Formats: sequence, structure tokens, C-alpha cells
Amino acid sequence: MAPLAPPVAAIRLAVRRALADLPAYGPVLVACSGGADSLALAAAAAFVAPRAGHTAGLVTVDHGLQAGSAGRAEAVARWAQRAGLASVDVVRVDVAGRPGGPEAAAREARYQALTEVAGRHGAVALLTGHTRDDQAETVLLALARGAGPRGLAGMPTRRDLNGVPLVRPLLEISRGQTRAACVALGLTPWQDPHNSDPAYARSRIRADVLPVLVQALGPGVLDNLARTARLAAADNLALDELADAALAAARHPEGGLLVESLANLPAAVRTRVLRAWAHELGAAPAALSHRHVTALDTLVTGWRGQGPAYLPGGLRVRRSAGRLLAVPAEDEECAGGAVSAGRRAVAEGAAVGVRGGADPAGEVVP
Ligand SMILES: Nc1ncnc2c1ncn2[C@@H]1O[C@H](COP(=O)(O)OP(=O)(O)OP(=O)(O)O)[C@@H](O)[C@H]1O
Repeated sequence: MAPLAPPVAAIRLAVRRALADLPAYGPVLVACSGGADSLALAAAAAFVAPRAGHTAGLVTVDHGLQAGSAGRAEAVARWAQRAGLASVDVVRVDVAGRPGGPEAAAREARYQALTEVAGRHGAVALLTGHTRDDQAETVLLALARGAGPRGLAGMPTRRDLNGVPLVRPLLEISRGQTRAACVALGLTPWQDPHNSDPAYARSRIRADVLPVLVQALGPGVLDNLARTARLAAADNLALDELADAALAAARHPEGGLLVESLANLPAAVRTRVLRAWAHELGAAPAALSHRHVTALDTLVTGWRGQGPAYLPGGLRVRRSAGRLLAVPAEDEECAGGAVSAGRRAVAEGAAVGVRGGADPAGEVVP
């Protein structure tokens, strides 16, 4: 028997570890574009899952945005049947009419379709092929946007997506390894033209920025960026727990938050409390920017009798009698007329800089 190619073995091991962490046995679904990362993942899942007490299915989404996209999806499905995956779903989504640019609309439609199929199969996890290189790009994009530790944490290995656990087994596997695994297995991955389209910031990072960094600083840069993400994620976990407790302690029994409780918190905790509270009030995570949180924070730390802070979704928060209070929508007219277009634009997040897709949980994802 020919020895197993090292990249194939590394990817199988990564998948085995990810499956071992799942709380229950049951079907897992691989989200597969046909690209090298998710193709290598699907091949590994087909091998590993049945040996680990799971069945593995595959789902591929046709966004209908490129000529030949239906043919690509069918080719992935035919391969999945030959590879022995337990279920194969091809889902065509309609991207038109969704908010945001075409990239964001496609992502939103894709994740919606993926979680619907996962729900239909009762999947215990949806696996995606994000790699260490995707993570390194995500960290660099976050740095360029001026994101804090939350952005630097990049993509988590596991999180909830519309009630389905989204798991990324390949975050410590390089793109070179997924490509090499495909070669070793005789698979021909699909090349997504978007990945090399300089219109996208992520493509420019991939093609222009990372090679220069590697040349200047050495090949360890990619691992180091991914490690930054892991370290920031661990810090975030601790800070989020502190913020949860601080938010509970700051609540006023009649509503709103007590300024006095907030004022003495370290800034890193206080801004997290304010961000979490803004989400609670209904501000969409993807639209809530640093600028909105700073406006809330200024009501606490820079109080000079100013007017309300504006949040996405037409929400406003004012300070009154030592409390931060959400202003009910019907008070908007009485409070001095309509909000100006400029302020509304800021509130709706027009200040966000480098383009990056934020998924429904506010995470910036490829
Ligand atoms: N059309 C699709 N159908 C199903 N899953 C998809 C699709 N597009 C992306 N995904 C999932 O999202 C992950 C990240 O997507 P992205 O477009 O960034 O691909 P990538 O990094 O080029 O990976 P790949 O080589 O798998 O295409 C993929 O690995 C795959 O799991």
C-alpha cells in the first residue's frame, strides 16, 4: 500500500480532532465550493467521519453569479457521489435584491442556504474549509480596518450560525497543504475567479501583501498571524465574561444602565458592555461600528450635557438622571424633528473603512 501523503494525513487528523470535539454523534455536512480547501476537507470528512461515528454529507451552493456556475455545482455533486459522501445537496440561491454589495449578498444567501440544509439533515455540525491562510488574511484585514482584539481574533474554530454549529477544522492547515492534498488524491479543484480579482481587498492581501510580508519577514509570518488570532480570541473570552458580569451589575431595575457603575470600569470592559447592550437594544452587530460605541462611551466618560448617541437602525441613547436610556422611536419627532441625513449615515455605519464581509454574527469572514 502506498504511504499516505503527509498533507492528506494532516487534514484527516485535523478533521478527526474537530469531530472528536462535537458534543453528539450524527450527520456532519461539508460546505464545499469545489475549491481546493473545501474539496480537501470533503475528501477527508468522507474518510474520517464514518470511522468516528458520524455520516458526512456535502452541500454546494450555486450563487448563479458566474457563467458555468451550475455546471461547477453539478461537477462537485458528481464527485461527492463517487467519493461516497452520504448526502449530496446542490442549492441554487437568488442573490438579487439582497442588501449590500454582490459579495456580501452572496455570502448572506450562502450561509442562509447552508444552515437550512444543515437543519433539514439534522446535522450536528456544518464544516467549512477556511484555512490558516484565510485566517492570516482576516487578521491583516482587521488590522488595516483599525479593529480591536475582537477583529484580530479572526474566525473562531467553532460558533453558532442560525442554530447550527459552524466548525472550521482547517484553521491550522495551510492553503499549500490543501492544494497538495488535492494533487495527492488526484482531485482537480475549481479555481474561483473572485479569489484573484483585485477588486476585492482580500484578493489584494492574498496576491500582493502577504507575499511581500513573507519575503521580508520569512515564512513564519502566516503562522504568526494565525497565532495572533488565537491569542486575541483567548483574551476576548476573558474580557467578554467580565463584561457580561459588569452589564448585569450596571442594569437599573427600571431600565437602562447606571452611569456610575459604568464609569469606574476599565475602558476595555466598559466598551464591551456598551457594545453588548447596543446589540440588546437591536443594533445589528454588522452595522455597529467603533464610532457608535465611542459615542455611547462619551455619554459616560465625556458628559457635558450633550444630546443622544445615534446607533444603527434609528436607535438613540440618551443620558438622563445618571442613567443611559434608549429613546423610544415615537419620541424621535418630539425630540426636535427628523434626524439629519448626515447623522443618520453615521448611525447606519457609513464610517466603516476597508470592505470586509460581516456575517450575521458580525464576524468578518471570507
Ligand atoms: N459555493 C459554495 N458552496 C458551499 N460552500 C461554500 C461555497 N463557497 C464557499 N463555501 C465555503 O466557505 C469556505 C470559504 O469560502 P471562500 O470563498 O473563502 O473559499 P476559499 O478560501 O477559496 O476556499 P475553497 O478553496 O474551499 O473555495 C469554503 O472553504 C467552503 O467551505
